Amino acid sequence: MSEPIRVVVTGAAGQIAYSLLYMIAKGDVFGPNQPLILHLLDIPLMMGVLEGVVMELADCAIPLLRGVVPTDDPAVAFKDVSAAFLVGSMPRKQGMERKDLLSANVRIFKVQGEALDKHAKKDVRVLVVGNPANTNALICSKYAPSIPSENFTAMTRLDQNRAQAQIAARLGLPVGNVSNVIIWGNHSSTQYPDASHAVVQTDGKQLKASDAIKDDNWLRSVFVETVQKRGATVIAARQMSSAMSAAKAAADHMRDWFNGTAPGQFVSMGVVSDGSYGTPKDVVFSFPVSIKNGKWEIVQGLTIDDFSRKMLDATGKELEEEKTDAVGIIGA
Ligand SMILES: NC(=O)C1=CN([C@@H]2O[C@H](COP(=O)(O)OP(=O)(O)OC[C@H]3O[C@@H](n4cnc5c(N)ncnc54)[C@H](O)[C@@H]3O)[C@@H](O)[C@H]2O)C=CC1
Ligand SMILES: O=C([O-])CC(=O)C(=O)O
Repeated sequence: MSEPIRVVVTGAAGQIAYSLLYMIAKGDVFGPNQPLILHLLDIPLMMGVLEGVVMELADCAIPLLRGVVPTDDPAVAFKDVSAAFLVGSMPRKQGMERKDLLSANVRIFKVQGEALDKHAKKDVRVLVVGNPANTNALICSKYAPSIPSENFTAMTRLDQNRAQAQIAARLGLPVGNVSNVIIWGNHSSTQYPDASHAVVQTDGKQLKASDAIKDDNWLRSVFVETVQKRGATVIAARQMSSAMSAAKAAADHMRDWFNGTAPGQFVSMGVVSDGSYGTPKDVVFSFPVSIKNGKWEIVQGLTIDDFSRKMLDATGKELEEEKTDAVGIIGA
């Protein structure tokens, strides 16, 4: 067994963390041979609730979990961490867009960027879950200049998982038979779920998802809209935003980042854009990436048709607007 690593989860007394902490502690993310010490950050008001979470983690009796540090102090929470799940922030309510949360949440990511910069390991890998996740991740990275910007990512894995599930359901296949669906752009209703490069395993053969589905109109309309609006649909049903599926997606994202992707497989992550595929630079844009030795690379050379071009441009434009708004809020 290796030495324990330190992993921070913010918003540790909240809904998503309630599912996520168990997955991390039992080895779903860093593997069955990697002991860990969990740092749990929440706000002072939530310290009583957090104490209950700490009790439950102890009561899970998980051998890999070597310590738990509950705190309301970012300096303690981010000290020497190798991985950071930035969940803590306000969720949206019915009728809101995620960008409506910018004024409530973006300052949190400035403060946490500064704390990561001062206290975390320089190779810390950061996943921003709190909405609006892409722009929060960008701001966090800007306030942590001593940590490479490629170490800051935003979560679009839930959208990817939703998209895979929609295609699997349409074809009556197990969800594990669908891969390489792409989420481009913002984790918002302008995101572009793109199945044009997706593949499915069916009857022992690998097929393009579009050849198996044989309905391009569905793939460009119902499929896209269902995935774009899935978060809002869950809120309407549960009166609370997705939590179990968000926790699973956060675990998937970080597991793949640490462990890598299989040859030929790609996954979607919000990363600081280098302008690939004609997207705006210096916004956190979700791309298909492949991951090796802990480093992600944007998958290059995919065909972008006229429909895709329009979708990429629209979501890129929204990200540029969000960035301007965020800078305005922080400067105010
Ligand atoms: N990127 C994605 O795919 C998804 C993102 N989300 C977002 O994740 C965030 C958390 O959602 P839930 O866990 O359901 O919310 P929640 O309200 O149940 O929990 C949030 C927790 O964060 C804490 N918190 C607030 N400010 C904090 C700060 N400065 N430092 C540390 N903790 C702080 C709160 O006290 C609360 O305990 C929301 O912004 C939500 O919109 C949710 C689902 C999917
Ligand atoms: O919709 C929301 O506000 C929560 C979220 O990000 C999602 O479920 O995708």
